[in-house]
Amino acid sequence: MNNVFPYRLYLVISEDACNGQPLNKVAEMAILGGVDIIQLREKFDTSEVFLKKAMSLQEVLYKYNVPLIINDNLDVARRSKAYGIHVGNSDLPPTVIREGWPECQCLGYSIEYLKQLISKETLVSDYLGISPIFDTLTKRDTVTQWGLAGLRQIRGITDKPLVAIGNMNAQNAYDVMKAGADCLAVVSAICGAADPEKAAGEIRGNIERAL
Ligand SMILES: Cc1ncc(COP(=O)(O)OP(=O)(O)O)c(N)n1
Ligand SMILES: Cc1ncsc1CCOP(=O)(O)O
Ligand SMILES: [Mg+2]
Repeated sequence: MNNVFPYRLYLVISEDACNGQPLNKVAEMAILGGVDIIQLREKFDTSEVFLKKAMSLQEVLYKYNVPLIINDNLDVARRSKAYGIHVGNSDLPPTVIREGWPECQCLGYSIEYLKQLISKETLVSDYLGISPIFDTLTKRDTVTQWGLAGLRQIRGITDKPLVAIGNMNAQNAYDVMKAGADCLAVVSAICGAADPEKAAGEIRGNIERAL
């Protein structure tokens, strides 16, 4: 629990988001550009298909020593020997994940309401996904956008590693880091880019500039 979280650029990937480019290829290019942790987020696959994709992606990630996080699905996370899992308010709570998967090395939890910060779910989590910083077409069932002011407020309340998600890109990366994020999580600005390596490299460069 509460492991170190040294990651700065977090790719959240799905086959749909890759616009016809092979998922493993996009992941590899993104790693070459500077992504250092990857979440596989497949909202519509059966567990069987999700697991196959996770195992296949693991072959790429092992090569680069990049950790795999599985979105929502504890069974897939365990069976693919993932590094960890990310859950939100509609998923199994972090305390239940800890009981069901004691070997989990990285547990991420989405923050949509300030009152979550003083909960036992936050306490047992390794990082917090601040969700969303800005509205995004990639996820429409969000509560409200935190904005930079909301991120600054959360930074003042908790020492947990903060992962900013929601419309993160090369243009806002510097400001979001300066507002208190430890890491940026990105879907479309990398998965949907014509050159995912270049896109990841630009975002990573602006993150490093803010450190
Ligand atoms: C890094 C990161 N932060 C937040 C989320 C959102 O998780 P959740 O609220 O459970 O929503 P879904 O992704 O399951 O639709 C995330 N996935 N990753
Ligand atoms: C999974 C998720 N959780 C909060 S916003 C979001 C989607 C982020 O996608 P994008 O980087 O394309 O805005
Ligand atoms: Mg979820």
